[in-house]
Amino acid sequence: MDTTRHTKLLFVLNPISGDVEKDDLEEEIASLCGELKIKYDIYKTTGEEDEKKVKQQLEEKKYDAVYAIGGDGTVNMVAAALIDTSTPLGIIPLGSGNGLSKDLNIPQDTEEAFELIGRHIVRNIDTITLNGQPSIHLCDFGFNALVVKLFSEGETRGPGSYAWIAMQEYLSYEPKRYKIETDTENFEGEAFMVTVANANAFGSNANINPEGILNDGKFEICLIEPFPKAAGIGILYKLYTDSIDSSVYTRTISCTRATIYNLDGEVMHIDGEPANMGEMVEVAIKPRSLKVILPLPEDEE
Ligand SMILES: Nc1ncnc2c1ncn2[C@@H]1O[C@H](COP(=O)(O)OP(=O)(O)OP(=O)(O)O)[C@@H](O)[C@H]1O
Repeated sequence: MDTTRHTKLLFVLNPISGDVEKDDLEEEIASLCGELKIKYDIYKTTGEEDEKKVKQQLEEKKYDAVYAIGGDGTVNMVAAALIDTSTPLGIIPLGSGNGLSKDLNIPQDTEEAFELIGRHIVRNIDTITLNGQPSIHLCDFGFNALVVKLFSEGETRGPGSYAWIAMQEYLSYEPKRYKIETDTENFEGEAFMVTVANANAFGSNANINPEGILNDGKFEICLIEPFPKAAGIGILYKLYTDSIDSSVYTRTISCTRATIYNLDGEVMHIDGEPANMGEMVEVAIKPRSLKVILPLPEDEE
């Protein structure tokens, strides 16, 4: 466990994430860092070459930690710059879903999340790569990826528009074909969706991988196999009650490497950002490759 006091921070702030107004945040950061005598810089994302620019800034200046202020896409972009370094990632959840921060028990209230700056522990978590591109949270192919794509193309953000798109697409969605080879088990057939899970639940709180552990050196491939449309409500119920593993329509493969053949060229996303990887996707685990800032365990409060 590392509880080192940080004195120089970089905040990477996404001004558009989650449809959340962030005008007051800079004042809040100034006042908090002033109180704690912390020097800091703020990098505001533009949506263009942010990862490259954040990496450049990290090469030019030394920071004790980098806080991503935004949703899972912002967290993924900042994490990509920090994997395999000694600099930890902090998260101030201000996106539409904030899935990784929920899986890490980071407070969803902005002020409480900011309190982590002065009081936290640092732990290592696994990350995964898909054809070399990092994922920290959840990726998938199929129905949810289609919803993510349509959501990202739409003009409104926030959880309401995501749920609306999902409802509109559900009745007409047809399962797609996949071939999956892993170091533990293989699969070939159709699936409604195929999730590659480092973590547990989507930002919507739908828990696709209830048994997943973020630092066990493994990831899971969670399949929802074809099901009658009428079974959808039961599957949804299990997703929201942490019991999807008990559905007869699901299958979970726990492994350390996999090759996924996306035979119908279905859409996919990585940590909530649409991605295009071609038919063959190589997935590998990078055990304990990212340091993250977490709340103190309750017994140490
Ligand atoms: N200034 C900007 N203008 C337009 N788009 C931006 C800007 N800064 C970042 N982006 C885009 O924002 C997306 C990342 O958003 P992020 O995932 O953090 O929030 P979200 O989608 O609202 O939340 P979540 O992923 O939790 O659902 C990326 O696609 C990135 O390119």
